Amino acid sequence: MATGKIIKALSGFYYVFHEGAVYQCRGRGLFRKKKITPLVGDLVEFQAETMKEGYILSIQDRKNEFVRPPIANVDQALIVTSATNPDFNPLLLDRFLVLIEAKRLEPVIVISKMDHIDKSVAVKMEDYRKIYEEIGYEVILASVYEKNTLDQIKSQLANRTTVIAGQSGVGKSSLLNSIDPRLNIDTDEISKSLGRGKHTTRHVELYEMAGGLVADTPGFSSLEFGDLQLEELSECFPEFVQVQDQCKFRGCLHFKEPKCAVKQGVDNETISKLRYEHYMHFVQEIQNRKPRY
Ligand SMILES: Nc1nc2c(ncn2[C@@H]2O[C@H](COP(=O)(O)OP(=O)(O)OP(=O)(O)O)[C@@H](O)[C@H]2O)c(=O)[nH]1
Ligand SMILES: [Zn+2]
Repeated sequence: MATGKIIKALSGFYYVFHEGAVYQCRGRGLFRKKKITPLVGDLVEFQAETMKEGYILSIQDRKNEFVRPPIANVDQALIVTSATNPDFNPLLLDRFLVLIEAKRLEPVIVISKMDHIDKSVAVKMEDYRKIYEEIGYEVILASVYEKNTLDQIKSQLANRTTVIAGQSGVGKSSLLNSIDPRLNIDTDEISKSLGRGKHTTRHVELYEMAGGLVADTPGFSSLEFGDLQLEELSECFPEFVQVQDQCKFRGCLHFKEPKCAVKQGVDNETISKLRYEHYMHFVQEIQNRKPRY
């Protein structure tokens, strides 16, 4: 018996990665009876006579699990946003950050296409870098044409399971292909070869990259906050969490309450005003959300 990680699930087979090799396995009949579905990302105990005749015996407890894409045990999300084409959008970046924090994932921020901007935009990007680094986030200013920036991304991938997030056209596939030219990831091609449309496919596969595993399907198909509550929203801003004990009221939501440490932080510029404005934007969005029954 050995322990491995499921990196692909297709047509009733699970592909288990173990010490550099991949074993084609089936689940135990018992799983179906108990309605247990192994997920990509699962750590499993398995037994294999040959590379193509394995059996998954048991699944280890999951650290987390996601429905879209269907994947378990994700460590971090690499949020790719571009400095240009499309223009850098800090509101969208904060939206991704909230979604990732809400899932208790570690975010890494990549600002791509740094080779394609003029000096004034580069200065702006450095300012943004400061804002996010001060919160404690890892920020990488990258370009597919600058190897050292790709190396910085690589070092974040090692020994972890990563999902990539980011809007269309920011350069997600370009970055992954530049980091590992063997991959040649093109979601379009993958979907076509499976005979399904790009948007309907729910297939997900983990690729070995830079000593870690990366999901080929972009994470977070929806940018909606779903059922996120206001109390949870403020927990998704680490710089608010850091000072919230100093708010006068317990459970302070940092908008109407007096003697609020977050609002004071904005006033004396220890908390970014832009981040606070985005927080308020999301507060309104959640307050205006239609109740679902
Ligand atoms: N100048 C420059 N262009 C880049 C860089 N990275 C990507 N691009 C270009 O940006 C465009 C979009 O890149 P993709 O890698 O397809 O973006 P994506 O995020 O994977 O897009 P989707 O597949 O739609 O989600 C392509 O024309 C790339 O050549 C970069 O670092 N510098
Ligand atoms: Zn407060």
